[in-house]
Order: sequence, then C-alpha cells, then structure tokens
Amino acid sequence: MVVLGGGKGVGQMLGLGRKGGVGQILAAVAAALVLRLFSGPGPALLPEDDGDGESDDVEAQNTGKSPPVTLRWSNITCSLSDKSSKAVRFLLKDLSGEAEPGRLLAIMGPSGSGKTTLLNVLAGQIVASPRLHISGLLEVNGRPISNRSFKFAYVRQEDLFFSQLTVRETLSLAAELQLQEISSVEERDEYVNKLLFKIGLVSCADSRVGDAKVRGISGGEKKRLSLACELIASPPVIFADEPTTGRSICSKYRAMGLGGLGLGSLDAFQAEKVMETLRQLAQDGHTVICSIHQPRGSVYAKFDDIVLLTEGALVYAGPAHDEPLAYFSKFGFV
Ligand SMILES: Nc1ncnc2c1ncn2[C@@H]1O[C@H](COP(=O)(O)OP(=O)(O)OP(=O)(O)O)[C@@H](O)[C@H]1O
Repeated sequence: MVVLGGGKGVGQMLGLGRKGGVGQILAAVAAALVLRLFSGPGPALLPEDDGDGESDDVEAQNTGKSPPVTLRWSNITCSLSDKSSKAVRFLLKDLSGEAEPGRLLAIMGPSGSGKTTLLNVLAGQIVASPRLHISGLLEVNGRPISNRSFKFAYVRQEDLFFSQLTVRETLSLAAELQLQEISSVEERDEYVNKLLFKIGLVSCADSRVGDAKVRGISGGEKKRLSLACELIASPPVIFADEPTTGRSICSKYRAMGLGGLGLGSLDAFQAEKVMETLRQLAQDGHTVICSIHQPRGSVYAKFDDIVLLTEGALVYAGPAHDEPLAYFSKFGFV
C-alpha cells in the first residue's frame, strides 16, 4: 500500500517549517489549534470525585488497554433558572438508565426533548453554573464517577478538520499528537493503516478532506474520520451527538465565524454506514451512546437499547427492536 504523508511531522504537514517571525507565530497558532482539535473532551464533571484517589485510567496505563465500562445514571435532573432565579425550567427530569459494554444505546426523542443535554451530562460536557443546576448520580462500573475515572470519545455534530490534509494525513497527525508511545514513522503508518481499515476509510485514505469550496470526502466519510480521530486514544466509551448529521466546519471558516457551512443530514446510505461503524465498535466491546432524531428503520435496527425522552422526561428505557412496541401496547398505544 502506498503511504502518502504518513511519515511527515506535524510542522511539515502544515507547511510551517520555515523560519521567521510570521512563520513561527503561524506555527504556534496552528499547533495550539491542532492540540485543541485532537485533545479529548473536558473531564466529566458530575458528580464529585469518590475520594479514594484511584482511577481506572491508572489500570489502563498499566495494561495499555482500557477496561470495559458500564455507565449507570440515576435521578439525573438538570434545571435552568432565569436571570432573576424566579422561574425554573427542567431540561432533564429524574432520569435513570444504564449503558453497557458491547451494546449500542440510542437516546431518542423529539427535537428539544433533552437528548443532547443528557448525552452532555453523561459525558461531563455541561458545566454547572449558578443558573444551571445538575443533580443525580453517575456510576462507572458500580463506583461513583471521579473526575478522571474513564476515557471516552465524544464525536460532535460538527466535524472540524484541516481541509487540505488527506484522510491518512489527518489520522497520522492525530496519532503523532496523541500516541507518544509510538515513536517510529513505520509503526505509526501501520497503526494508521489498521485504523483506516477498521473504520472503512481505506478507499478514500489519500483523498483530501476538503471543505465547502473544495470538494473533498463525503459527509459520512467525514463523520467516520471524526470517529477514527477520537478512537486513537482507545477509549472504552464513545459518545456521538446526532452521528447521522453531516455538518462540516473547516477551521478557516470557523475562524471567520461561518460555522453553519455544509449543514444537513447524511443520505440514507451514509447514515447507515456511520451507524454500522458505531454498531461494530459496540460489538468490539465499546460502550456506545448516541443521540439521534427520527432514525430510519434500517438505522433503528442497529440499536441494542434505547432511551426515549419527551420534554426532558423518560418515556422508555430498555431493549430496542420490538420491545418498546410491546411496552407501549400495555398502555393501549398499539
Ligand atoms: N444552556 C442552555 N440554556 C438554555 N436552554 C437550554 C440550554 N441547554 C439546553 N437548553 C434547552 O433544553 C432543551 C433540550 O435541548 P437539547 O439540545 O438537549 O434537545 P435535543 O432533544 O437534543 O434537541 P434536537 O433534536 O433539536 O437537537 C431545548 O429546549 C433547549 O433549548
């Protein structure tokens, strides 16, 4: 297999090897951007450290492999008060549930029902403030969560890439930044090749990512590239916010405040491929949680479990497939 760019260093890939004031400033800005881009999401915030000082990350570091993670949440409530603190709006109401390794859990519900809010609370992406109050219990493998107790990937609705890099270069750059233990170029190229195969990106490996102006890889391929970048750190848990939404923002346009470029849903084929990738990751032992709005039947068929919300409240939590139909028919909703 021809490897293009896999062996380049970060500076070379970004074309920032020249000396001089402007070049150095650009290099520093780009390096900061790249680090921000490929560093994991912020730490989980809810609830506080269990205080035993131990972390499953330590185990992961010692064995080089992250242990499977079962996430359990109980009585999660999230409320927002207005400026005068007189009116309180409940975004999540007393939610409980569980996500297990080897299973794909979909958080479903109408627009505004709280899917993204729940996903963000579970991933520790919501910062409590005087106006935003979060309560409840979140457990990892039966223990109250600590701030660094599990590694996770968070695939956002927007995909953010350097549009001029190829898929392979993007992954190689992410691996160079994240996998300090891989020092040789050959090892890194081999790692990237395996990842390309695992995520199904071999056929477009040497295509430019592209942006709104220069046609590059498809929306579905961008989504899977996002996933691949997040998988480099081998996280046992994967959160994906609306993975069938193909929204792409190139760094240049984001800097110009043009974040909405390329908005839209993936077509049926791409949406199914992205969900199939998530399903396979679940089958590999990851705990996969995604939020999704109105999935097609073929996409729904890939879910193992669902959490169904309406106006922040739980309607159903349990196995997917035909079980929800049987559950609702008990209440006369056939
Ligand atoms: N920080 C916030 N400030 C004000 N309102 C918020 C905030 N976060 C969430 N909301 C509100 O909470 C509700 C749930 O939002 P959320 O994004 O979780 O819904 P969703 O089910 O993911 O919707 P969609 O499918 O449209 O993305 C919405 O009405 C939203 O406007």
